[in-house]
Amino acid sequence: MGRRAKNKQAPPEPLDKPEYPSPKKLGKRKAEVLDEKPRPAKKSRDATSNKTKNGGRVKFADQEANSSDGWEDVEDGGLVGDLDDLLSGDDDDMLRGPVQEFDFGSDAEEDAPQPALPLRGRKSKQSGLPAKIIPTASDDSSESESEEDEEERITIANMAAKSRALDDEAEAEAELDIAEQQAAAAASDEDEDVGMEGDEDANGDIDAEPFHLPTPAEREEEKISVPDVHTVQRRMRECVRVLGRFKRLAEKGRSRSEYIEQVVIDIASYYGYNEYLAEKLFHLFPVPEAIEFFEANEVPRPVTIRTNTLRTRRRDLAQALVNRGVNLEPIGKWTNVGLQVFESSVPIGATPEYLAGHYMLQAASSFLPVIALAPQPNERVLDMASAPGGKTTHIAALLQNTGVVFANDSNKDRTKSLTANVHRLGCKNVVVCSYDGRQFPKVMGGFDRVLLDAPCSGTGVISKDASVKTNKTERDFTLLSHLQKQLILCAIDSVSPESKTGGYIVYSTCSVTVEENEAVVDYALRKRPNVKLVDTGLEFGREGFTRFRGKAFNSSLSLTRRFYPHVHNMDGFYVAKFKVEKRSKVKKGSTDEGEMVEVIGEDGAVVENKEQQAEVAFDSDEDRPYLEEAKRRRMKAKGLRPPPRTKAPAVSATAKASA
Ligand SMILES: C[S@@+](CC[C@H](N)C(=O)[O-])C[C@H]1O[C@@H](n2cnc3c(N)ncnc32)[C@H](O)[C@@H]1O
Repeated sequence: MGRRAKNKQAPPEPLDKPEYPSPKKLGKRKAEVLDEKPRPAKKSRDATSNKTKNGGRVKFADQEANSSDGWEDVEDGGLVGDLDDLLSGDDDDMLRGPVQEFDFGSDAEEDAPQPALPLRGRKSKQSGLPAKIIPTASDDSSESESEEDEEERITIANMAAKSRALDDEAEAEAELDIAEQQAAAAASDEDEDVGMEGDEDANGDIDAEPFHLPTPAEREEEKISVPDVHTVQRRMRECVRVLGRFKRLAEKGRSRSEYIEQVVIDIASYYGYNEYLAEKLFHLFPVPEAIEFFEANEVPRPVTIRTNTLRTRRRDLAQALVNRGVNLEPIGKWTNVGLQVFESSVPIGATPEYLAGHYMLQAASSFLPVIALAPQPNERVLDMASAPGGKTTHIAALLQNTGVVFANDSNKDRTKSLTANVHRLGCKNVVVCSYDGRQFPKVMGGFDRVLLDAPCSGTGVISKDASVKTNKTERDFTLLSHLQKQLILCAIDSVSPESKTGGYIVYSTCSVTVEENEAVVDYALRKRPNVKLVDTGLEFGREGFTRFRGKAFNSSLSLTRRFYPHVHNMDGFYVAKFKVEKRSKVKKGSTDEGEMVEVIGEDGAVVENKEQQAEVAFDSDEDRPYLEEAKRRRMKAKGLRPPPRTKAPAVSATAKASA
């Protein structure tokens, strides 16, 4: 069916609110959300907005005292100002500030086609309001221009009338609030009743008959007919509901896994995924939340830009764009260079400011790895997989054009756009090169910091590239994970543990699958005993998994961070930061098995134990069983008889434990 759900997702939670919606409520609410209409934002008289000659709005949210948007707790030299502050020069420090990073860039960004612009009138499909990375109080503050004009023209003659009008308005708002509270209370009562007989279905009708989970035979039958979208939608909702209160609501004799199987089939069909990927993504979340995730993938993420501080300051850029009719706001307090574009009467990828390199079109999530990397002036940094350069140019800006950034990408074609961006943004400290990342550190090493923004499946950016839904197979995930493991070891080996200011690696992907993220990081920790995970320094994001579906990872994996579209209103992303401790010195020697390493432990003594030595080299044997298994399944799917399973080669004890 591959039908995209209608956009009825509720706005994401603000970052400073609890991230997890109550699963209890979601069970029904999210299913219902499929039909929910967004409520228009309430107006607020507290709002202040800078009206420009074009009517463009530049509003930096800390204008609103007592706002709940997180802007109010900006400290001196803080990371965010409202537009007033920006325009009046108050955030000079923040923009000049040292290497406090805070800006972002996306993988798709500069390489990607420019957003369909002009953006005039573009609204978030999620909320009916312009999409925001972090909802701010300013969401509620959109006084219309005419109202503002009216307010400006207060005279003695009309003052009394105006005052009465304001009182009426306040009263009406108070009534609205009461109505809202009552509606919320009613909704919550309703949620308590989830699963009761006589429940309403997705269309608001009272269920005529109780939900029946199709039998395997019925399911087969359905496969050859065209499933009805309403049936599928209702069944998803019902399965979620039953799974939420299984003992009470499940049909007699039917197992939990049967319901899960059905909901995965329906998700795949409704949202247009292959079943393999639908299942993989489904298992990342509690059941009701999984639906939220799939829903969020149907909604475009906000258009965001990163100020290039090598060329301009954010407030100057904001003012210049406002003067061109661009409606924008700062992204959030976690970045002092990001701006979110709500609408524009000019193509945002072709303004004079864009062409002059004053900004980069970048997804908000793309800022995160560079913020975590936190490069310091005069450092030597390697960006191992860098094209088209969103993160490279961000690193160059944080280095304030000092030091050097080696921007590598194995794909020569892609280095063209990388080079173009480096020039456009005025980065003078970047060297572009094109090696397979696995050739490092043989090509060069001794870096203060390395960013590995790894090639990945793109399961975090499905809203940008829907082809991921159907074109990613088990084999892709196996091969990618294998490549990522090889690359991460090379990234680690390229860092100098003697670095005075650094000694860090950041590993990131725009994917949400565990085998491309935690499994890779866990592998690196096992293979390189001289590295440890450290805090990413990112203010938000969910903790990485320490166990997942029977697999246990190093407990420090909780220091890594996951970002999700349905939680953070940004692309799905993963960020891990390592510190290289005393590097094990390696001496090459020859053995019958090929190249052997001699490991010198932290105490300076040679590690004699061969098993321990083997741990340090890349262990492709570890992935071999998975590669073979994937090949067998592929052959089976094609109707071929796979060869008998070979005995798995000796895998290290730790590897076995983690498998
Ligand atoms: C996620 S994208 C990088 C995006 C980039 N960091 C940015 O912010 O603009 C991954 C990149 O890895 C590159 N790549 C794939 N395999 C590689 C390898 N073995 N060595 C180096 N780069 C590789 C791809 O060409 C692709 O440009």
